[in-house]
Amino acid sequence: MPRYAQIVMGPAGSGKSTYCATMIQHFESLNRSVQVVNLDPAAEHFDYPVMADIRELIQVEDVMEDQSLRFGPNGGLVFCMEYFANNFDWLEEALGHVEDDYILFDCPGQIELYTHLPVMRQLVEQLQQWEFRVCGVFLVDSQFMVESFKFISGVMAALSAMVSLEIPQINIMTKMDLLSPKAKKEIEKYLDPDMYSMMEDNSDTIRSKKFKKLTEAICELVRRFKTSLFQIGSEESAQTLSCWFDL
Ligand SMILES: Nc1nc2c(ncn2[C@@H]2O[C@H](COP(=O)(O)OP(=O)(O)OP(=O)(O)O)[C@@H](O)[C@H]2O)c(=O)[nH]1
Repeated sequence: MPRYAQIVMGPAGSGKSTYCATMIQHFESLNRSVQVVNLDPAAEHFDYPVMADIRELIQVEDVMEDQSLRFGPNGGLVFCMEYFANNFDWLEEALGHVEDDYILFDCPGQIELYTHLPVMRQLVEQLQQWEFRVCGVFLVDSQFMVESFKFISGVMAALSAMVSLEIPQINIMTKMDLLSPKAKKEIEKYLDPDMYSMMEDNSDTIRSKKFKKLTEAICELVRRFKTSLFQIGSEESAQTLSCWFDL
């Protein structure tokens, strides 16, 4: 029997831990079991029980205190994640060999982990070797997506994770309850967005001609990327992308 994993990603404070806590409640109401693994070596507290916690292996605080390393918080986190990647046997032991498991991996918010550092991809590959079916869940705070250029920036961050991890991915806008009624109405169009009309709507916000040109160029790039995903047969990824960005 395969096991299932969600890699829960997104910028700091986007709602990853809240998502995991909510999923636990949701699974409980369905009478199904789900477990959470904390992969943030700098986490302070969370409102759910964890089956494994990376802080048992390594903590950012300890790394920062090491006088021979002299890392700050971000360098310390990268060091911890690389140490984790070199010690996957710790995770294997913590996960055990129960079949039909459903596990959420609550990840750190540093975007570099999903853009150019290899550790998250190594984690995905390792989980796949252990017969997990893995999908990505990328969260972005909806308050930062009400204007079109911010939306595009969120899309680019999600896209970086999709490109580097190569797994099916669901992108989620969080904290919708904090939006004003006007912003809620505004954001509805992002659920089925037509980029070019969005840019027309926001032509007052984007004053600089150069910035507008750059935004258009990025949109064109995303559109081409989506087309090439379909061409190379990665339909799942292309469809995920089109959920957010129907070009
Ligand atoms: N109103 C509201 N608040 C939310 C929601 N999701 C998260 N929050 C709040 O946003 C803050 C950050 O949420 P977390 O779940 O800790 O975010 P995170 O992505 O795990 O944060 P880091 O681990 O620091 O990267 C907390 O105060 C949450 O209570 C939401 O849907 N609605």
